[in-house]
Amino acid sequence: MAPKRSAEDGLSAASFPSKKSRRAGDDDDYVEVEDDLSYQEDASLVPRGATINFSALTRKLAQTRQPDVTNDVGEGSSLDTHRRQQDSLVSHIFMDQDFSWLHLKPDHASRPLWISPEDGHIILEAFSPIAEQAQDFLVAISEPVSRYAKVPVPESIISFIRERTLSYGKVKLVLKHNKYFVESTHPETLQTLLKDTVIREARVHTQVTDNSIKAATFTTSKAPVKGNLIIPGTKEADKKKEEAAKAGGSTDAALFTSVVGVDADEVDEDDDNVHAFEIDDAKIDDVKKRCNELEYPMLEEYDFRNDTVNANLDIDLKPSTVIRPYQETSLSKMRARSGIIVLPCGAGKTLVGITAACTIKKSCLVLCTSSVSVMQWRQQFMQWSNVTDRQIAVFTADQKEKFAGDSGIVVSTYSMVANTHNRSHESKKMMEFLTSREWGFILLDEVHVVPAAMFRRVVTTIKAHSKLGLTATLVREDDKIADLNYMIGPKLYEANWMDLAAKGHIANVQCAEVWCPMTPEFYREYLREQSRKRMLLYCMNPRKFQACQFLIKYHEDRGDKIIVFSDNVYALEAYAKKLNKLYIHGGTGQVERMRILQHFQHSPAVNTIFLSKVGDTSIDLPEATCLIQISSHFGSRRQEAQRLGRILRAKRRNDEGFNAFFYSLVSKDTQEMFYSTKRQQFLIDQGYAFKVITHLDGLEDLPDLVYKTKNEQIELISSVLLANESEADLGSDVRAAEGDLAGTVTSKDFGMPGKFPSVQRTTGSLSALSGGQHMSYIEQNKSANKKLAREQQPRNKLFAKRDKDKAAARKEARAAGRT
Ligand SMILES: Nc1ncnc2c1ncn2[C@@H]1O[C@H](COP(=O)(O)OP(=O)(O)OP(=O)(O)O)[C@@H](O)[C@H]1O
Repeated sequence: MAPKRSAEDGLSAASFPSKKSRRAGDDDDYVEVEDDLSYQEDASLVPRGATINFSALTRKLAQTRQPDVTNDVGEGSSLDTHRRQQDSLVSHIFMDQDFSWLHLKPDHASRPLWISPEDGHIILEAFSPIAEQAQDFLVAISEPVSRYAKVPVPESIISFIRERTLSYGKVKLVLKHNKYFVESTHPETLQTLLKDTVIREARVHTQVTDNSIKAATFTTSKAPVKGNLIIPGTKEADKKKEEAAKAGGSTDAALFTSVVGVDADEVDEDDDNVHAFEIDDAKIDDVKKRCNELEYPMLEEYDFRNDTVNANLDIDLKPSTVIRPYQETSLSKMRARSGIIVLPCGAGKTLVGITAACTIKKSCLVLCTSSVSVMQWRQQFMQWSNVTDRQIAVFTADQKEKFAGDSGIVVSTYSMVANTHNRSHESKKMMEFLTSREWGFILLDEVHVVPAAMFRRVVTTIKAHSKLGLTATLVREDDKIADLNYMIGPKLYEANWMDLAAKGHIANVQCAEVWCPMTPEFYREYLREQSRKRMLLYCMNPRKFQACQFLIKYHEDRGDKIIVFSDNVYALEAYAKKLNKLYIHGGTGQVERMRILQHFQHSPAVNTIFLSKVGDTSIDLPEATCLIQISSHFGSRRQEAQRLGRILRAKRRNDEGFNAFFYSLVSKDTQEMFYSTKRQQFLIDQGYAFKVITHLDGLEDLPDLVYKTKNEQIELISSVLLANESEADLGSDVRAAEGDLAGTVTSKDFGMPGKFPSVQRTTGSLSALSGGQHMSYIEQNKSANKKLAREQQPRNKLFAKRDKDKAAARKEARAAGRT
């Protein structure tokens, strides 16, 4: 196909759906188009920046080249000549990003994916009618992608994918009669694994004493056959499946074919014979880790329908329970495999877990991070499923129940199960109950917060056929997140926050960082102070008090319900008392907490409450529509996302034009700005844009503005300086909030200072936020975050080599330029 036509075809396929993109495109300003991607109002239309990035390039290219492109490159010109000519025309604009030399497939208009031959990036066209399915597929990609692209996939990338996936899916970890087996349909793979010392030493020699590694020493059986998994609560989907089955195929297969362009039935099946060797329970974790290192990750699959050893659990979703499409999709990715499902806060992970339990229908152990969550899980099981009181039991410090009958559900905390010291007689008995049986299913809530050592104890003491981890943020500030991959399984599904907001499943949120200048007195003390009191000084900055007061008034007048978060308890009490609002922290008794929360929910007189870290999780307040953060836990991306989660459940989220609001108040030119940028990184990666507000118009005119006079400000600074250094601590309240995970949270987990690039910010205008002209703002440039993300990602060999080649070429060019 002639290159000119290719470029134009690309252009016609790439019609811009977003109003911002269109406007910027008309101005012919490429940089602006890219910046616009961070605007939240467009995010539903452009879920991934790269999509527009490519489209914008194509458009620009077509415009630039149009006059004489046919003469430049005629039919039959060599690719190289063409590329050279292209380079001379447009390369100064696109540098090394010009891919117009790639040939498009004849049916490219109906295919949504591009693959960059330079770095292997897959680019998805979000405007394609099958973009959603393609995205779904990309999230869980584990097969060679050579057949899926719009353009032929470069050889180097094909061989890279082949190399990486050669061993994937060949080895399984299977639990049979309370014993663990490493299984494969490829005996030679088992032999390879047994050459490794760690794996060889973990092997249990049952029937065969011969230590030599021969295929004949493995136990062999027939591979089980799996039919389609039917997820309860999805009547519509089941109907579709039935129709598809009648027509001779499944919906999954149809989807696969539409995105990939290859008939799913063509995919090779392994041979029927399964070979296996047993491994020592205590060494499971080491074997899994070793297999990962050897690039033979062990999949854990449970053929629950053919498990006749473990008693069935007679539970189902209530007929009134209807699961949402993304909940169904996430479960269809699970099938019977172990792994992790990532859904935004408030998107309904609990129901996903419950539906999985109702699908597997075997004994189930649910582990949560606190006893409050234990009670919530139990209550949700009762609400959504027909489980009876006798079938569900709770194991916490206060309650040690067993279920009646052969099968049932136990809900507990990680620490109750992982704790090995000073156990009471009852706890020991309960642990015997848990460890002596085989569990069909173990549900792991909030998997991202659980320390690796605790997980290890759980997975080695509890025998479960399949595991499902649930989380909203697969991030943590220590480097332990990768451990989850081998301890639980791979990420099975991840939903896009922006998509769920666009469909009304979670609220739309406007995010802003409000810069509060320090008063000269506070700043002088801040610079002088070397102790932890520095933190108190930037939290207690009078201008921050004023901004908080202004925003509360502004949003109360709009009819919002506001939660003000402060991790620092000293500041929390000082603010709440000064502004005359109710507050809850770790020291607030249960009765008092309930009373305050009820007032907030039901009384029109209580529209604002102050919460410490205890409110980050497990407090479900669908009334809240505005969040103001006055002090937070250093650079924790996870905490920032969890806090945002408090307003994503806003009851009013489906009201037309409804927005929830999330403000972070930051004292200017202090360490707090540095933490704030780091905290926002996860949400920015999800597509949220943080506007930076530098001025709150009308603040000075607020009646009763607090700390208005110099004297009041000086009084405030005296009290801060008189306060104990320990008032700057967050520790005690953190423990209270973490509940049963007390003592497991480290400073590193909260993103304490480390190497961090400086932030760039650029100016813009604000009218979308709060619908008002009351504030002027600076928009944060995303590049610092992108840079950080790049720095944190270990480079693959393939790309590392390209980087090296590119650097060498650049060096050469520079040298040539000098001579
Ligand atoms: N399919 C559904 N139909 C109706 N309501 C639902 C459905 N799924 C979830 N919900 C409701 O959405 C709310 C949020 O659910 P849930 O508490 O499970 O969220 P979550 O993802 O666990 O959030 P977090 O990470 O913040 O704990 C709950 O009130 C729940 O009842």
